[in-house]
Amino acid sequence: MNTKRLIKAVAGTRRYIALAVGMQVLALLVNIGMIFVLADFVQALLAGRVRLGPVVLAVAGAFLVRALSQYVQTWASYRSSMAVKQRLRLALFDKAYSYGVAYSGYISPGELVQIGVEGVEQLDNYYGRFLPQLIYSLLAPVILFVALVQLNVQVALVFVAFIPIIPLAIFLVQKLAQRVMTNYWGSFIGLADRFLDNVQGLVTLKLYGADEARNEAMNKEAEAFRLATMRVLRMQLSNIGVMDLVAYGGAALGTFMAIFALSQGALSAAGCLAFILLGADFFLPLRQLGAFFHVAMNGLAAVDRLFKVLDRPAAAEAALEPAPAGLALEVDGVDYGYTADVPVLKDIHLKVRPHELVALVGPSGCGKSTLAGLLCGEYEPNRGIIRYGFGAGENRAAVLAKRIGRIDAQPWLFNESVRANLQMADPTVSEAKMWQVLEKVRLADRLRAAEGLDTVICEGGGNFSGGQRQRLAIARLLLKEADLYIFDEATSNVDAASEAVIMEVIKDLCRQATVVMITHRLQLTLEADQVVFMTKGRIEEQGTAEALLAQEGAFAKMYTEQRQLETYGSGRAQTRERVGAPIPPVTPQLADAADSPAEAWGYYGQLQRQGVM
Ligand SMILES: Nc1ncnc2c1ncn2[C@@H]1O[C@H](COP(=O)(O)OP(=O)(O)OP(=O)(O)O)[C@@H](O)[C@H]1O
Repeated sequence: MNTKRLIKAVAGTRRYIALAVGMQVLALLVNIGMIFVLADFVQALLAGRVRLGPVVLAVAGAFLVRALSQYVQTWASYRSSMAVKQRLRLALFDKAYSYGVAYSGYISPGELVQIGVEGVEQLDNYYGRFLPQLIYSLLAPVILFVALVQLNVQVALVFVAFIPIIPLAIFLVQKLAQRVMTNYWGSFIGLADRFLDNVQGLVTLKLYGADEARNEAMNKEAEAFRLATMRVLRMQLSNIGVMDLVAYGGAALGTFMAIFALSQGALSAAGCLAFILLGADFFLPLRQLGAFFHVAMNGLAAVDRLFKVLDRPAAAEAALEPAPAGLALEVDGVDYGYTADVPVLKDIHLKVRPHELVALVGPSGCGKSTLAGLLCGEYEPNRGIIRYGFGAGENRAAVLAKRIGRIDAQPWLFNESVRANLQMADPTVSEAKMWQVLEKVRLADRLRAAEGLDTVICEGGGNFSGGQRQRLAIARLLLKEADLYIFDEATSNVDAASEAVIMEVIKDLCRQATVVMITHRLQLTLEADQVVFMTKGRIEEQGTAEALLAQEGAFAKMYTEQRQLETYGSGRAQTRERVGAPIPPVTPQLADAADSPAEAWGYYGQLQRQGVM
């Protein structure tokens, strides 16, 4: 049960809760003392004796002690709820981090934000108010009973008899409330998820004129959330009414019994007054508990969700296996599907040597990005294994996050300075190193013309062009100094100049690391040491671009078709007659040496190996 788990979570904050309860008990004892003195004063007054001194002293003393106790109580409640909130938030984010880059597959970002912020905030009431009040409301009736039973047993028993009705009412409401609160939180998180999605896609919604329809749909969801909130409030208010009836009804009956005992001579006037004045204190702690309970229920429902997240299975924790000697990476018989019934990758075998540039290509949807995700540890193979040259490690997700650098077509730049964005990769990086990578991606001049490293990147990188954004993200990637870099369509949205810069960086990177490059631009595979051509989740062809083109299979066909389109698009109509044959980059050497495209490819390969091209 979550309540038990929550109480366990307060282990480190028990002293604050004990202090808060201790202060409440002290205030009660002082109150009892004051009322007894007051009752004696009235009794003496009735007997014609006036002794004002003790009364004034008792009232002043009680006032001071109660003020002090209230202050300490508030402080202790604050400290205990702060400590618990911090602990639960850390647990939640540790859980999310433990999934590494795959976290959103386990916890949606909307859920993480709602539970981590609003949900945990709600626990304030549970720890800061409800828990101390729960303990106090169990102690207070016992203390009062012990104090009042000496005056009259029957009347004291009447007060006590009413006490269990309030917790019973609370228990019944808890049963009822659970469903209402679960609905409330379900509706809240659903709305938050949708809101985040719509805000992120606002430009798209505007472009398609779909914002009004979305607005309507959100309004409907917001209305459902309002109704869920109203149900919660209705339940809370009606329950407070029931508890008031029991509390004040009990106090009234106790008072009636005390007066009756006085009339029968079974109770002194002072005793009767003490019963009347302290009667409310029998019920008020429980009544207060009931009021806190409703607010705490909100926190409990949030915590239900929090524990559900914390209980989600940990990311598969297989130790990293080292790749065989001489290999930077080995994918051995890997199968993968996002769902059990739809296989996406089938029997993938791949060997990559250190410092190799591997081009992963194939038609859209063939599984290239999925394979990249598997290499990064974003997903786990259903079958087979991936071995890394950087060997074994304790925490697979953490090792992979540290040793692999990945970039896709739309990397995220933060709305901060260029410096802050670059420092994300290495907080200790020197200015000189930052400028060095910026030079490498040809952004140094552009930034010097602005405010250098302090140039602020607007939201979504709006003050940079698409190619510049991509190059800036690549500069950040370079600072990461990983062992394996994955470029997933990193050049797909950029101009030719940026593409050339990025390719230069990639080739340069191969001196220090291994690079897997996913691309649709088959022309770029000419730069790769190994081309892996995939179709429908399988590796269909594998080898150098030159060898694959020479074998005139599926890769060569796709390459040729793409080149045709490119040359057609650039108006080079004269090359159209060469349709059907692979077209290597035209250079003076090739133009002179080759009579046919196939022959040109042979020469191209030779020249590349000799370092001429
Ligand atoms: N998160 C996901 N959940 C379920 N199916 C997915 C998911 N991501 C991709 N797929 C499916 O897996 C298959 C392979 O997708 P993947 O993105 O790996 O292909 P790709 O070769 O990278 O495609 P593209 O070149 O268009 O980016 C596709 O059929 C795709 O619909």
